[in-house]
Amino acid sequence: MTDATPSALSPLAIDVRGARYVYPTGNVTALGGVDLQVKPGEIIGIIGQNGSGKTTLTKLLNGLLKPTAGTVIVDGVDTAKKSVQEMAPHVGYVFQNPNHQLFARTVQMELEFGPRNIGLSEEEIAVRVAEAVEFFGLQDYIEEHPYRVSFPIRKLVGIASIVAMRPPILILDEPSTGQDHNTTHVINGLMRRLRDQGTTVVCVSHDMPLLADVVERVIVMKSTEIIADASPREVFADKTLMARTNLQAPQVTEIALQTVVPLGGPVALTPAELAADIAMRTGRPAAARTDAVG
Ligand SMILES: Nc1ncnc2c1ncn2[C@@H]1O[C@H](COP(=O)(O)OP(=O)(O)OP(=O)(O)O)[C@@H](O)[C@H]1O
Repeated sequence: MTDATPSALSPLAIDVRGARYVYPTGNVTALGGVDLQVKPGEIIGIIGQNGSGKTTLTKLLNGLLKPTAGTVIVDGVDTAKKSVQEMAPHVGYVFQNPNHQLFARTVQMELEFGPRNIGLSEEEIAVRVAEAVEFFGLQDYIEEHPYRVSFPIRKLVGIASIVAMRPPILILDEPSTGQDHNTTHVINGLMRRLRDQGTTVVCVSHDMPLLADVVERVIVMKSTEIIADASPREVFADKTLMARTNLQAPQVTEIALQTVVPLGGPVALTPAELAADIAMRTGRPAAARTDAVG
């Protein structure tokens, strides 16, 4: 049988219907019947307490886990019928812990592996690797063993090795966890670039400022279910929802909710938005941020 084209099974990038997952070990229900539709080019964030089912949901998306019930169609392909290897050209998956992902002897070999694995020519592999090295700032590490570089750099290598395949759908599990200021900056820039390129991105994260800055839709999970699906502004301004899930909105949003919102002002998601609102009220221009990502 030939591969289904995206339009054959679903025109959506991700089309999850009634997906349940029960881990055989201990018979743990990690997903209790989830529906999720994501259009091509959408950038979504998934948030939720520990153990709410976020990672399990994303592992269903790249075929690492197969649904116990329901269907998971990604890039038009039914993941239940494909191996992880067969899903690789359709969906890239960046593990939360790069130690679960990296295995090559050098950073260069790690970056080459994915593009070679999906059958690209040696010339194209060289282009992809050079681009990844440049974007992620890995010039000083290409000959290093991936386990001999610092954790933040190793994490960037893990992300770069998947991005180098240019999958139409990219899943990032906690990309900014364990990162320093510089590498967080790179990840923020990456999300913006992926958005400009039209890549569909699913980002599981506890990093609310990152999500507030770059995603257009936030999925909230609690106890194996999706309990909210809305814009970051709606989700982060919803104090009841945040309290119910034990999550905290970005500090900027919390400040806006306590100060300018009661006066009829907007809910700020980023420092730049709050600064602009304060500047408008005081009549003083906001100072330019020095750490803004272009
Ligand atoms: N390999 C496994 N075997 C058995 N149960 C598991 C396994 N992995 C996860 N679980 C359980 O499945 C449920 C959902 O876990 P999952 O890792 O998907 O949640 P999560 O929201 O990603 O959590 P975290 O934020 O801590 O990564 C939890 O009850 C967890 O203990």
